[in-house]
Amino acid sequence: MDWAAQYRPQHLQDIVGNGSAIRQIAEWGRSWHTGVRPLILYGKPGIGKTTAAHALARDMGWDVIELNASDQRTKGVIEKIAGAGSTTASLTGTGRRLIIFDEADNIHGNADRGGARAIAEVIRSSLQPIILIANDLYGLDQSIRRLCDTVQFRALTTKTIAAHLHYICSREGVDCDAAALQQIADNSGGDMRSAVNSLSAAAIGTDHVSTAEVQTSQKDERTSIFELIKAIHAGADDDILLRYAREVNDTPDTIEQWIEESIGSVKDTEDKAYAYETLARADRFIGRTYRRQYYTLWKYASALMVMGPAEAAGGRGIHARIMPPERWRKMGTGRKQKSLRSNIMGKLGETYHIPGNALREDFFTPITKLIEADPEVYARALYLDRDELEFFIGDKTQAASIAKTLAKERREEERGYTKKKVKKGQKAEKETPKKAPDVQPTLTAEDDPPEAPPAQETVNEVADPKPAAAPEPVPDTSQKTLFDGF
Ligand SMILES: Nc1ncnc2c1ncn2[C@@H]1O[C@H](COP(=O)(O)OP(=O)(O)OP(=O)(O)O)[C@@H](O)[C@H]1O
Repeated sequence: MDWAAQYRPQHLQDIVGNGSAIRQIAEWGRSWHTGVRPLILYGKPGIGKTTAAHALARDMGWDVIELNASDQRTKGVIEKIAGAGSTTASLTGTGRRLIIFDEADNIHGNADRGGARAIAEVIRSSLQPIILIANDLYGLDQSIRRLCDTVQFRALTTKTIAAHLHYICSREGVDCDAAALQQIADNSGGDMRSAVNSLSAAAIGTDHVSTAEVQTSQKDERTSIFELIKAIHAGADDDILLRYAREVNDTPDTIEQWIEESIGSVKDTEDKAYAYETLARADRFIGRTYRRQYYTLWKYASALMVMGPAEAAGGRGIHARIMPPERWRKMGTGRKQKSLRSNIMGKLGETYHIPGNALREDFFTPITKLIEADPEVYARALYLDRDELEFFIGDKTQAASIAKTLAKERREEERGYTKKKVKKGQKAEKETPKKAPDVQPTLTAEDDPPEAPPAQETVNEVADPKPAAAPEPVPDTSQKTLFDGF
């Protein structure tokens, strides 16, 4: 059993932290009678809400009926299970039964259509105590919220978490450095479940946990997508799959695409269809998550996308290389092609002064024909690079060889041009002293003023210490035609 389940507090008094919330729940339970408003326990995950509801039932000797989000919480199901349970006597006859609606902030969409109304109805007519559990109080339907009292659970302090981890270590006979426990507690974000899981990961195969083990295990904890896919196909237990899905450092939509890719290796058509069907359902949850910005739904998406395909794969393992989704490659190629095409259009339009539409509709084919007929000439004239040329001629090798020739040509041209530039610069430097005497001497008081001031141009030329710049090549502004290349 994993440590989080093993060390789940059984009684209210064993729950650490959130003292006032626990007192409020205990008091509510003690004084409960028909007609008392239900409680909504809300707060972030892993801090003891569900544990508290069950511990209360145990302390009070009540049976429990629990409906969580993985149950199809349609109106019919709620009325059948919770409704009947809430208005009849308990299994043990006289006792009470606590009705727990876990993840009550997730009653949306088709499966839960009418669910919120049904829960409100159950609350109104219930003869039994009811507790609802939610992460987000305002994710609960208003019609339900109005009928309940609320109990807030706060994130646990690192001190509380570290102390509880210390208790678990002592029960497990694991020697743990205080600094290591502190580190786990700090990283848990107030979530006890995550802290306990981190501790159990760090303690695997050792009876001494130091910060080194914590760091290594926290690195290892980031399950890779490959491990998740392997586990799905190997038929790992649901809780392991869910943990892996949580730990993989990708969003559920990305994980879903990896899983989709791996489904190709499921041989049986019916199994494959089932796997795709569960992925499609997961996809709907992902869509809702983004539409509503309600990230709790991610949990359901993750559960569906790992558990469905795992069932379909039937533990037969994956006998193919785990590959990134094919559609990513296609999308990448598509994007590249699109940007290539738009670059080419831009070049052609600018060079030949043809508007985009006309280019696409009337000129593109003839231009392609011309380029195919003499690729090198056009590649030179249009400065086409290898990919652009390949786009026209569809021959990778030829495009590469032409591009290489042209690149060489350009390098040589540049070298020649630089040489010319340097020569010219040297010439200019040599010539300068000749002109310099005209204006160069610094005037002193004794010198006769020059008869006439030197022309401004000459003064500037001499005052500028830089060698005369080589003339910039005059851009060819004349309009090009399609046949300029020849
Ligand atoms: N306050 C706590 N004291 C001791 N253990 C706790 C506490 N909170 C959480 N845990 C540990 O974490 C596990 C999960 O807690 P629980 O299911 O109650 O969290 P939750 O708040 O209901 O989370 P969720 O919203 O995800 O359902 C428990 O089994 C227990 O091991």
